[in-house]
Parts: sequence; structure tokens; C-alpha cells
Amino acid sequence: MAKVTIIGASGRVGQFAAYSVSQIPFVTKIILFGREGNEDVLEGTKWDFIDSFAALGRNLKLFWSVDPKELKDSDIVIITAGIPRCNGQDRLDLAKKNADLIRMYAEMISKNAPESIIFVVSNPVDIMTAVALKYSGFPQNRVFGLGTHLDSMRLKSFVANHFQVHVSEVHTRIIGEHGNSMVPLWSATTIGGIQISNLPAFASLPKEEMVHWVKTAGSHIIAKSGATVYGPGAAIASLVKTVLGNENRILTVSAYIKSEVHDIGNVCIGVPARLNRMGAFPVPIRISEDEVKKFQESVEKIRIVTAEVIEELES
Ligand SMILES: NC(=O)C1=CN([C@@H]2O[C@H](COP(=O)(O)OP(=O)(O)OC[C@H]3O[C@@H](n4cnc5c(N)ncnc54)[C@H](O)[C@@H]3O)[C@@H](O)[C@H]2O)C=CC1
Ligand SMILES: O=C([O-])CC(=O)C(=O)O
Repeated sequence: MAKVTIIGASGRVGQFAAYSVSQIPFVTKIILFGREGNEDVLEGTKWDFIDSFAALGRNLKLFWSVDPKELKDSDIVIITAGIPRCNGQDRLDLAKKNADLIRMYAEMISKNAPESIIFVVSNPVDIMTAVALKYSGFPQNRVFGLGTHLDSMRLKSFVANHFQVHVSEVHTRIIGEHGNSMVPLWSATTIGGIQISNLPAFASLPKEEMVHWVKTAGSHIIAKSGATVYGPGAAIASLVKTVLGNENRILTVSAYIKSEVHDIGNVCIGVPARLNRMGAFPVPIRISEDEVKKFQESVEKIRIVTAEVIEELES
């Protein structure tokens, strides 16, 4: 039994995330939360969802609301509200615009659902996670972001295709910024449990092309169809299932690190974290020298923008 609230439920990502979350068997209540003025969209979406539940034989309660009091007793609140980037923009270009909104929602959640877990999706997700952490006042484990989970899934799909294996045979991850400075961890990539560099086919793996694709996947999709929707929605639901199902899986989310990766810390960024009913717990890891260097660069980039955004919010 779990209650999930989706803030930004009139938007593209919010809607498909809500739909994907509605397929998790133990989710019994969903609130489609939106801003005033969007009541019609939320009402229409609610009835469309209810039709889908009838068709699929799902039995759960689903409401929409613009009233913060309805956040009460949410187990997890997903924030998808915010401006998306347009063709040609970088995710970081959204930082200052979306920060005010995330601050407002973090304070709202803290007041109305003080025991919940906050799951941030809005971009730039690492910085918005830091804003949500600061203004909710929640402990670090109870605020995390989608981070590089979707990037890791994108890479996994390419690697599986190259090796002609099922995606479940591939364990790989990308850490760092959900953006240009992301760092693929080949040192932590296995296929069927075998370290990828021990497989002869690794030599012909077009690693640079693959990583380039992962870095540009979002902008490519936005240029062609206007928005990324199904990838993020499914990735969001799989994290919600992991958290609320207390699965203790290790997935790569944006979380506050202290010193888990080679003593680098005091920032919210994509790292492997154990996810369970208490939230996200970064796992201490050791990676190759080259990966540490790139991760450090990614961290410093995010640290600077996070500090600028928080400074502006405080002024
Ligand atoms: N972290 C990730 O991997 C991903 C993040 N995103 C991010 O998610 C966010 C939403 O993307 P889409 O759903 O495509 O956008 P959208 O434009 O379809 O929906 C935006 C939602 O935010 C709400 N919103 C916008 N400005 C608001 C304001 N001032 N006050 C209250 N609500 C406001 C809208 O009402 C709507 O519900 C964007 O920031 C986007 O970049 C999207 C895909 C993946
Ligand atoms: O690219 C975007 O702006 C949306 C996003 O974060 C993604 O799909 O990775």
C-alpha cells in the first residue's frame, strides 16, 4: 500500500510517469498534482487514466488536486514540474528559471508531507535536487533525483545490442552530471557477470560513439519529437518501485555525497546508491584514476552552478 504524488502531472513527463507508476502493483493511491489554471487538463487526465485501469483490471485510487493539503501522507512525491529545454538549449540553461519553482515545491512538501521522500526529475536535475534538499530541510537520504539513471539505461541498451544479449545481462553505469560532463564507468561494466574488458568483443565496442549518443540522446529526441517522455517515465517508475518495494537495488541517482567517491563530496550528483524504503544511500566506490579525474571535473562544474543558483535564491 503506497501513496504517490506527482507534481507537474499536467506535463508530458508527469503524465507518463504517473501512468507508469500506476502499473506498480502495490501503489494504491496516486495524486496528480498541478498548478491552478490546469484543472481541466488534470480532470481530463484523471478520467483517461480511470478508463485505462478498467481496461487493464487495475484497482487503485487516483485523484487530481491543486491543494497542497492533498500531499499529506504521500510516501513519495515526484517533482516533474518545470520548464523543459528547447532545441539547442543546454539543461543548465534552465537552472535559474526552475530553481524558484523547486524551492516552492520543496517547502510545500516539507510542510504538508514531512515524512515523505522527494524524487526530483526537473532539470538540471543535479542542481534541482540540491535545491530540493536545502529547502525541504529533509535528511539527505530522503531527497534524490533521477540523476544519471536514464543515461545509464541508454548506455545499457547500446551495450546489450552490441553484444547481442538481453539488457538484464548488462550492468553498467554512468556517474556525474546528467549532462555533458557525465562519466561512463567501464571499470564497473559487466556482461553476464564478466568484466567487459575481459570479453574479446570489447575491443570493437564503439565506446566513444556510444557515449556521445548517450550525451546527446535527450537533445536528439527533443529536436525530433519535442520531448523525452517514455524513457524518463519508465525510468521514474522503476526507481519508485525500487524505493517503495524496499528492494535495496543499487541504481545511479542524483544524491548528496559526502566522501563516498574517492573523498569527493558536498554536492548532489549522479552516483550509485542503494535505494530502499528509507530513500537513497550512496555506496562508497573506488574507480580508475582516469574516471576519478573526470568525475572530479563533473563535480566541480555542478558545484559551481549549484552555488550560484543557491546564492541567487538567497539574495
Ligand atoms: N531528469 C531527467 O532525466 C528528465 C528531466 N526532464 C525535465 O522535466 C521537466 C518537465 O518536462 P516536460 O514534462 O517535458 O515539460 P512540460 O512543459 O510538458 O510540463 C511542465 C510541467 O511543469 C509545470 N510548470 C511549468 N512551469 C510552472 C510554474 N511556473 N509553476 C508551476 N508549474 C509549472 C507545467 O504546468 C507542467 O505540468 C523539465 O524540466 C525537463 O527538462 C524531462 C525528461 C527527463
Ligand atoms: O534532455 C532533456 O532535456 C530531457 C532529459 O533530461 C533527458 O531525456 O535526458
